[in-house]
Amino acid sequence: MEGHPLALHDVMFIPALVAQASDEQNKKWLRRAQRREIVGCYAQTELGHGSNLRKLETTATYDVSTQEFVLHTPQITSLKWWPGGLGKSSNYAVVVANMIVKEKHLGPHSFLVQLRDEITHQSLKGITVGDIGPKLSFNAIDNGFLGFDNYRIPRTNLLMRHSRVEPDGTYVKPPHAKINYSAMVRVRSHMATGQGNFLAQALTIAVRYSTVRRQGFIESGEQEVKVLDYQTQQHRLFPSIAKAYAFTFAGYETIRLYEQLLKEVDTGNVSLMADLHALTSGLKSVVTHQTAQGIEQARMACGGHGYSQASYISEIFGVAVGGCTYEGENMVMLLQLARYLVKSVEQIKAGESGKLGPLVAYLAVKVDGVDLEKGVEEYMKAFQHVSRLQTWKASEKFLKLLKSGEKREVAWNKSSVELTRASRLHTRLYIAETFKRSVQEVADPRLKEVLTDLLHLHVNYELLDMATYALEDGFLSSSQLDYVRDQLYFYLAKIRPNAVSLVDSWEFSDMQLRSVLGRRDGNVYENLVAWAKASPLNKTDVLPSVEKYLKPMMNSKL
Ligand SMILES: CC(C)(COP(=O)(O)OP(=O)(O)OC[C@H]1O[C@@H](n2cnc3c(N)ncnc32)[C@H](O)[C@@H]1OP(=O)(O)O)[C@@H](O)C(=O)NCCC(=O)NCCSC(=O)/C=C/CC(=O)O
Ligand SMILES: Cc1cc2nc3c(=O)[nH]c(=O)nc-3n(C[C@H](O)[C@H](O)[C@H](O)COP(=O)(O)OP(=O)(O)OC[C@H]3O[C@@H](n4cnc5c(N)ncnc54)[C@H](O)[C@@H]3O)c2cc1C
Repeated sequence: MEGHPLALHDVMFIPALVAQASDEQNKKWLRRAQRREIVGCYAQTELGHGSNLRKLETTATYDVSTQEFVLHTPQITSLKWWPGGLGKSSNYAVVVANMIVKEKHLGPHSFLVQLRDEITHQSLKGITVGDIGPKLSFNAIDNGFLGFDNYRIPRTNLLMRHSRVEPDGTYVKPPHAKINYSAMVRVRSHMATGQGNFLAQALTIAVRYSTVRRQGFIESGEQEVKVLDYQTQQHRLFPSIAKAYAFTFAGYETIRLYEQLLKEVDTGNVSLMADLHALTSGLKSVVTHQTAQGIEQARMACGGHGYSQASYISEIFGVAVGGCTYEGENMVMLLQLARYLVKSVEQIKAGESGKLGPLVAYLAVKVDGVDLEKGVEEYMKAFQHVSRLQTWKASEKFLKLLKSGEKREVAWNKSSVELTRASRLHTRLYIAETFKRSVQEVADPRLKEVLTDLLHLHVNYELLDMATYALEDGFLSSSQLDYVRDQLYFYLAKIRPNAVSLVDSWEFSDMQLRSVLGRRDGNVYENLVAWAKASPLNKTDVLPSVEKYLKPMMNSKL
């Protein structure tokens, strides 16, 4: 859970080679990387810049006389900073640098760069590399820094699947300006399943513990109740169980789309890139945020013992919450999706609704009202309505500011909170729709029934959470919202008997969970005592600090 020093080798280094190196280059590098003869990372972010890639300061200047690129970090803010596995483990990196050819700045490009000697592992001359120090979590990963002092690499180390620099310095442009960002899009495509998995781990711990923990009474009786029987506990945990499933289903879809994109890009078709970039930007942001919230609720649902490291939920939280920042800071990514949404509104206004992609076609179709009692499809229409309402509202605000003479960037900034709201609602619609489609496809009727209960819980919980938007224009009445509330409580109770099976079905082993509270055998109390006794402070009855500090203090006559 604390991460692995080679994680980025698999998560980004190899995928970057697969997506961006030419077949010829990969004959040399990919097999070696796959066999782990070389260990790599993805070095893009710098001390001074992470979000705004156009301002990366590391340069790769082409020297036509030697046919080499000269890598250089001209100032302290240019140091690569954060890449996982960079500090100590990797001997190679995919380095993203601003490429300069014939004095022309051609923007961020990826290069394969050797950092350390393959035998001695010592850093090479011209390279400064090290670890950036402890972090909130992920402390088994050596996130690192990296500087270049006019460090030379062969021209052929520019990853040349999509763009090239010929020996004479002729630049051959890629088919899409942002194709070099594909390693990030890949990880974002995988993040929904990864985060769903973190949420699932925390919920497994909290739900299992909630059936062991007895505290208080619902009705007066002999035995105190299992805390999972409290409606508030169910409300804290069950909607997140639904989300963990929903994120996983949404993630399967984005992974499939990324694989499709890779194939299409190889045939020169880059039409899916904008759609997938927008989709994954929104999805990574909503999923990481809701996952962090869900894990924190799971920790609180375990009361005092949740705060102990014995619960292990704090570590899961620390790792998962990193996802709100890495692979694109959440606000920045929500605003990327917002660009796509605003463009879609502009297309509709221009009478070009027919050109809209399938995920945004609903923005052009007004719905007057819904009959929620008819089922999930009506909920989807309500989700579409609130997303459309907010997308139009935010877009109109931006367009009005533009019309009033504000500069585009200023108008954008002044509309940005509203725009991020639109992006979240659009993404929550997407998650609900993929959840619905995935449940519809389940063949086993008993499994389908349980997952359908989760889906119902999800759509009621989500709609209630978005209620302000739906009430704003009178789309939903307060009696409809009462119905949604009743449904929510109905499904909490209905799911209760299946709650443990739902979390057990994720099949985390005790070794994976590392939680005293979440043990499969439920033997929590004996093991908490054993865990506490094993604490380093309990190795001796009297600590050296007693002689050193306590006694002088206790004996002092002051
Ligand atoms: C914020 C970004 C996307 C802005 O990029 P920039 O080049 O500055 O974009 P422009 O403003 O020039 O143009 C925007 C334009 O480009 C489209 N676009 C951007 N990205 C893509 C893409 N990947 N695919 C397709 N299209 C793309 C965008 O839609 C706009 O189109 P318009 O038609 O509206 O003009 C960029 O700076 C960015 O991605 N920033 C985030 C940086 C980031 O994610 N870093 C991750 C580093 S690796 C990491 O964190 C690893 C973590 C460890 C782990 O994963 O375990
Ligand atoms: C655990 C972890 C692992 C990482 N691993 C890697 C790795 O392997 N390789 C790598 O290259 N990098 C890695 N990173 C770096 C990561 O990708 C960046 O930190 C991330 O992209 C955010 O960029 P930043 O740090 O520059 O944040 P900043 O952009 O400085 O964000 C600060 C604040 O400014 C806001 N902001 C910035 N720009 C805008 C804007 N245009 N509009 C509105 N608000 C804005 C943000 O929303 C945020 O609130 C890792 C980071 C972490 C935490």
